[in-house]
Amino acid sequence: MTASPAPGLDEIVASAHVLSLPMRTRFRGITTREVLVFSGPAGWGEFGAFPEYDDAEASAWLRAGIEMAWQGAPDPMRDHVEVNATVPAVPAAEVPAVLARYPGTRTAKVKVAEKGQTLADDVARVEAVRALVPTVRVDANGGWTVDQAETALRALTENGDLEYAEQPCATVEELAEVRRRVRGVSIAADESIRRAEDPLRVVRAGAADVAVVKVPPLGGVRAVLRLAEELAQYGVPVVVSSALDSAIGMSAGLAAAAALPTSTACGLGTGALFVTDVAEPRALVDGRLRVDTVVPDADRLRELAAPDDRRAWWLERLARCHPLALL
Ligand SMILES: O=C(O)CCC(=O)C1=CC=C[C@@H](O)[C@@H]1C(=O)O
Ligand SMILES: [Mg+2]
Repeated sequence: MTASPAPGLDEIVASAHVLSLPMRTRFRGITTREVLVFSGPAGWGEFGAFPEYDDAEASAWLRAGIEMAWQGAPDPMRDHVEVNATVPAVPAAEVPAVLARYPGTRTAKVKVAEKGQTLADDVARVEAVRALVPTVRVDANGGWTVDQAETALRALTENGDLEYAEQPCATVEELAEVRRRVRGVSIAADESIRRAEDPLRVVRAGAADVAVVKVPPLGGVRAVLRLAEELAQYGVPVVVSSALDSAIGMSAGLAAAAALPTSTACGLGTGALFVTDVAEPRALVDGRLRVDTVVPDADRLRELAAPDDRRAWWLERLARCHPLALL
């Protein structure tokens, strides 16, 4: 598809909807996900940078949304992608109900190191997942010190393997140290890639075995594909994951996963965390999602409309980020 010229702010605002999506369970500290969606000549795009992000960081998310709406997705190599179940930091007893929303998935990513919880909570949750799903990853969102990570990863691998531990600690140096100390567990970088000035630094520092890549913070599908090529030169595979996107934003993650030379279980099943989405939820069949784009449902756009003050907040943010996104 030929790219259309970059849109003016007024063109984006003309079709913009600010939505407030209720979530089934608290995830990364929120129970409502706000996003701004808009349409262009190639389809729908999403601007959903988390509210606490500053404009410089948020503008990459807008660039990704504009890419999908004005340029569309690159050619896919496959029409379905495998996803992992995403298990929030719930009590172990709730694990079966969470996993029931991910029929056929053979990999689960389990949140650990949640503030206010203990290592015993993490171990119990991971064991409950292991009883039902063969391959388990954990994500600590940088919540451990190096010593805590070492203790936790040993405890979490006492009764079974972990495919990898995602962002066990906050800094690149800490990740490298954990990787040295805990030889049996692969280390994946997430925040050290999506929130870094230089996403390759973590790999050059020998601090990651796997790279978790998300389309919105990296500025688009094509940017993710370019980064994946560079990472491949270091022998580091990527796992495409969502940024807690609505069904519209998820189209971009699916497009990236579909355009990569190889694809392992992606973190793109987070639509299951929403009570309602902007379109009919994509069906998860045998642990796989179909690669497609969606058009939002008019009734849902009305029902999910954010309150006026939040709409105003997002439109002001859009206006500030627009010139930065087009740089
Ligand atoms: O990777 C997945 O299974 C789902 C996506 C996911 O976990 C995340 C999405 C958005 C924000 C993040 O806090 C979180 C992550 O840290 O990977
Ligand atoms: Mg993560």
